[in-house]
Amino acid sequence: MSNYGDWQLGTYLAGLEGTRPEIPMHFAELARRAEEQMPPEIWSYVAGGAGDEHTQDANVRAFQRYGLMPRMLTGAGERDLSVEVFGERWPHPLMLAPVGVIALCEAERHGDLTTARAADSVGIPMIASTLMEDPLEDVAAALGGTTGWFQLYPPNDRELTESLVRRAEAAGYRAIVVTLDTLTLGWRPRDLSIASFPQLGGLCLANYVSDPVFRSRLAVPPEEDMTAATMLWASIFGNPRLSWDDLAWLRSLTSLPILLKGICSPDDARRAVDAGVQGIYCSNHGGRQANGGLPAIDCLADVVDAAGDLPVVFDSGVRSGADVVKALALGATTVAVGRPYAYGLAVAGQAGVEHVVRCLLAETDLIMAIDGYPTIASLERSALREVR
Ligand SMILES: Cc1cc2nc3c(=O)[nH]c(=O)nc-3n(C[C@H](O)[C@H](O)[C@H](O)COP(=O)(O)O)c2cc1C
Ligand SMILES: O=C(O)C(=O)c1ccccc1
Repeated sequence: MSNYGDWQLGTYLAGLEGTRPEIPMHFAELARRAEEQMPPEIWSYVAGGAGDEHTQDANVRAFQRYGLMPRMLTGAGERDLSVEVFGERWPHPLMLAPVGVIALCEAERHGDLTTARAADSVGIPMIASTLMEDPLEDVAAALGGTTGWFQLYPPNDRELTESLVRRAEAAGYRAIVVTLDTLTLGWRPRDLSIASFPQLGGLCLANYVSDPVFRSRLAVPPEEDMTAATMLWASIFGNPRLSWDDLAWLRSLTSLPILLKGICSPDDARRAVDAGVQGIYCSNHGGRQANGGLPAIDCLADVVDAAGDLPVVFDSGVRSGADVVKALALGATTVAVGRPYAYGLAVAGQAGVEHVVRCLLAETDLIMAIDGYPTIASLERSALREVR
């Protein structure tokens, strides 16, 4: 049984003896504090999105159009928020989304390791990005026994793709998340005006420079010529020709479950099922890739219906426990957050990530307690109404 409401009362009210928590409780305040902490170009990279950021904002606002129907006397005094994913039972339906450059949200630039330790400490699975400042093996070790999934940007080099997948499997990651919405980078005016992509400065390329196949493509080792390594990365990262026909090959690389990230269309969800993958990840990359799209939460229900028995992970715009509850009611198996924990890390390191996770879980749990939903299964779609 998970009663995070007790955690909230026990830790914050008793432990802090009536004082206010150091780390902000509201997302807007957390973001403001993160902006103060971070170098401006990193802040704008993390906080920014595609185009005029209309879709990024719409992702967040769209949650307000859904409301949960409260039900009384349903026996929700004790809740069970556990979910089953790929044969594992997790106590909570929350995950840390892959955030390349999470390393840079911390001054020491080891944010991947710090996030992994936080994930382990709160018992929340982490999805480790292809773009990390520490190699995937070290991040897996920092996760201890906690579930890690590896997010793959499949480069336009099959041998390198295979090497990354095999390394992830050997390191103990338990699923591969293939991101399909970033085969080409989006139009991001903030990055074009105030800074460039951190990767182009040679940052967060540890998984490439540590890779034997990547190294074999270079005349000189990255330690001696990082500029050449960075240029090689820039030439192999984009893979816009990847197609559904490549999925059988990707599927053949590993016995781990594969999820496809960036699915918003039910037709694509059906194609994913046909392609033999094990999970679907409904997301629009937090509005960072293509502006002018639908809010991701508005795509979720149809994707869930098309996904059949496959688990569906959701992210994009989740800022509160109320949002987590709504995504679960729309059928998500688990819900992930990106920027919220990046800001937590920037403000207070490992404790900041843990704080963000605990606050999300506490609010999720309390809403379910008050509104009478003792389990995730009890949160049926009919529990949500459109706000008129
Ligand atoms: C700074 C930043 C870097 C990201 N890098 C990756 C990445 O390397 N791989 C990936 O699949 N998604 C990446 N994402 C997208 C997240 O996984 C997730 O889809 C998104 O952040 C969810 O939206 P939210 O930030 O509104 O929670 C990144 C997001 C941010 C903010
Ligand atoms: O910033 C991102 O969202 C992201 O995923 C990415 C991936 C590769 C290069 C640059 C950005």
